[in-house]
Amino acid sequence: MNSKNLLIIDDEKRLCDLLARILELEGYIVHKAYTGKEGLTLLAKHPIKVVLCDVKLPDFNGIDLLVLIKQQKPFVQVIHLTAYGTITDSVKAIKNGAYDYITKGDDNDKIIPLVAKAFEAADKVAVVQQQQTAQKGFDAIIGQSALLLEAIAMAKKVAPTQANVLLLGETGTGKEVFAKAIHDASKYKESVLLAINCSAISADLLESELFGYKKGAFTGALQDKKGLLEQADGGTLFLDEIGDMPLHMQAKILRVLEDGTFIKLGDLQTKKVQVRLIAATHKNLLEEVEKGNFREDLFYRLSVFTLHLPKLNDRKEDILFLAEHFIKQFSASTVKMNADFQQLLLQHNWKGNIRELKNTIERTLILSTGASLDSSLLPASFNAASSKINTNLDMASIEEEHIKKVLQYTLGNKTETAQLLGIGLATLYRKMDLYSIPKY
Ligand SMILES: Nc1ncnc2c1ncn2[C@@H]1O[C@H](COP(=O)(O)OP(=O)(O)OP(=O)(O)O)[C@@H](O)[C@H]1O
Repeated sequence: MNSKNLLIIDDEKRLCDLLARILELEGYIVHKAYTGKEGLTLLAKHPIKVVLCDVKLPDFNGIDLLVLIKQQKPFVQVIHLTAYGTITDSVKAIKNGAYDYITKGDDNDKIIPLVAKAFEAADKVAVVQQQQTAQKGFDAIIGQSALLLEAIAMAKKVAPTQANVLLLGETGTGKEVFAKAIHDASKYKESVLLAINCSAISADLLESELFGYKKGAFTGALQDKKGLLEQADGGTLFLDEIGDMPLHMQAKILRVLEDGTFIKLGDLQTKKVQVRLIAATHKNLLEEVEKGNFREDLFYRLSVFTLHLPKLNDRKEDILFLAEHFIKQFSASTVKMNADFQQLLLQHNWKGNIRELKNTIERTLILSTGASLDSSLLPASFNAASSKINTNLDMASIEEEHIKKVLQYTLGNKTETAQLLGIGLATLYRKMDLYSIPKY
């Protein structure tokens, strides 16, 4: 519980080593990885609570990696390391559940308190999660709206059959939750459910992870490796973001769907498996077929049983149920939502769907000190007056968010803020007026 294990993932070895030294001097146990894949392996092995992660890695982009880290260990807090010019990515990452971001190079004096705060946040979340028994299967799907109940009813019908399933829905609508529920209610439940995100890793890695390889198939293939298809034999394989799978691999997946066979990389023999495939995408696959990015035959084969997961904006009646569910999940005590807080949740444009709601509640609980949640705990973008600008990732809203963040760091010191932003004090005041940022 009191582990001070921290992971740095950065392909710039020099920076990685330097940060590690600084943090080791503070008493942290630092693990270092130079690729996303190495990072995920270390995360599985050690009791890591905080990850400092570059947003641009050779094998991953930081935002996808963040999702995988949170999937593996939901309480882990991720701080993104950004270079100048990638702040947009970082703002997006925070919307997706990153704890915070720092700009590389000039923020070393900010990093130590930030890491300490991230450890506190990780502990707060981890304690609560340990106290809870995770709900399984369809019980984990919260909501009462007609649209959701219809999707659940359809999923319950298909679950016990052998049919492959295609889940369609925007990001964060619960495609993975549905895949798990279908698996848990199927005859495949005695075996494993394995998942891979086709857009999160490079094409080469995806191919070797899925199909496996024979020793000597390529440089670095030092021994035979079983792919996920073989490992999931008798169980379920969840192919997330199948719309991003390269065309040549789509042909191989079609074959698996047709007769359960595939060939490992570097092998001459065909292998046969019995795997139920559940695929998901946020893309319009028919459009992708028309653009030539997705095979028509695979599309028809996959769409035999299609489930559409509704957007959160189309089932607003579920918002407060879900919010209460996440409050219980993240907080040991009974915390109540004030009416103004509830109203802002209902008015918000939930582009990130349930994931965004879950992250919002988690952040709010970390910030809250009392027994009730009020609207001041929500980010400025929730305020009705500014929601129009801020729900978009336009330059003005990014600038506004960034100025507010730096002001928070400097505890409202305008001179220091202007220096950190590299602008004059008068310009800072003008921008604060423009964005109606209070001058304390
Ligand atoms: N109906 C629901 N009830 C409770 N929690 C949910 C529900 N739907 C989604 N969630 C939670 O929201 C988060 C996002 O869900 P999930 O990962 O399944 O979405 P997704 O559609 O697969 O997203 P992506 O396309 O980005 O991979 C998860 O933490 C999940 O536990």
